[in-house]
Amino acid sequence: MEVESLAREMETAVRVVHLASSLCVKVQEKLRLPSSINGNGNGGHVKSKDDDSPVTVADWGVQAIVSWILAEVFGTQNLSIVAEEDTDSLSKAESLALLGAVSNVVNEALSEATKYGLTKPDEPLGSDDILKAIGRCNSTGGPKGRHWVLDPVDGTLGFVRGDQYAVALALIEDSEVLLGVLGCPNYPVKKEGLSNGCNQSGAGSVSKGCVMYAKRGSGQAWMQPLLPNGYPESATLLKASTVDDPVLATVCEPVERANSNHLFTAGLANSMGVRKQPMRVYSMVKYAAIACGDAEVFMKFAQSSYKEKIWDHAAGVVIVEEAGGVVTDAGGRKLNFSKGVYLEGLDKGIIACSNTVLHDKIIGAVYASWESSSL
Ligand SMILES: Nc1ncnc2c1ncn2[C@@H]1O[C@H](COP(=O)(O)O)[C@@H](OP(=O)(O)O)[C@H]1O
Ligand SMILES: [Mg+2]
Repeated sequence: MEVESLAREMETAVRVVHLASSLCVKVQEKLRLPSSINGNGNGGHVKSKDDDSPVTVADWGVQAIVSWILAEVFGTQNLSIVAEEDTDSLSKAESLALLGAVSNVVNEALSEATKYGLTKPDEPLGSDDILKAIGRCNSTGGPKGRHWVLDPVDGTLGFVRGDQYAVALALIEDSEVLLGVLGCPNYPVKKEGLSNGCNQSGAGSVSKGCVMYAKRGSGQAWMQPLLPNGYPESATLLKASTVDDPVLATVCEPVERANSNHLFTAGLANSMGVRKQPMRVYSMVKYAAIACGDAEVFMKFAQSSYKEKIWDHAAGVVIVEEAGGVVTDAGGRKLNFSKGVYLEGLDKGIIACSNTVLHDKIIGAVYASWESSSL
């Protein structure tokens, strides 16, 4: 497929995800401080949403800076951003302290924007600017036109637990995911990987944090190290694993039982001859693990009543596919990004694989196992 250059879009997206990832690193460090230093244990940085899932100043902070930068670079006219957070709880009168905390992290991050080759505001953003930037991301997407899709902190539970999480930004045009960028600030990257692709094994030290990105149709997915203070000079090519024997395959899946049926995936893996224990990881880092060759399979089978959101998959799908992998629902169909916020019509679950051989085996195994499952 011919994809227009999108060079400016890609460059902006990669740079802003670096900046956003550095914001998250700082907030996560604060969350890990002992409660004696941090007041009530999280310094008021973590709140519960209506569904009881956590939301933090990092979620709102990242959404604000990504929205602000995209608006600066591409203008607000026709700017459609579909993103996870809204301003409902943040704009309440009793949330002044929380809004102040968000404002602090946003302005701290934006003051560093030039280190990432991005424009910084002439003066610190006020609360109204920040609410406006967050609130602007209320697009519901759709089949036509261009939509940015953002999960500011994917795997917020992992984030508050000091574990893995991701910043995910994608660009969808006419229902197709054209660009994907994943910031994985806690992902362990083998040092060899920074010069040869992170699937190289062998002795060597491990560094923490990377940003992965890919453009549809390029046949290439890239990884950069996440630096503590600025934009890196280099990027290395990613390559998904060529392992096609289930005995040697690593399967990853959500940590939380509530998010995927561990019993069903264990039965599936067993029926295919998978021997290794599953690698349970929060967030879209699972897509990153497939793209860089650290794992071969990612499976997610949520409860049938749960509707998957596009921001939890868009960036990961294009990165895995351009790294040589394949992503479909459990019926073998491409994920459908044309229906707005949700991945409508999803057949049973999501299966991402490093290659088609393994993928075909899993799809076959799903149907054999499904009848006897309790999903
Ligand atoms: N009941 C449920 N079933 C499946 N997925 C769910 C879920 N509740 C939340 N999720 C999604 O699972 C994501 C976390 O992924 P994982 O379980 O792979 O770590 C959450 O992203 P957020 O953390 O951004 O809200 C959320 O979108
Ligand atoms: Mg998410």
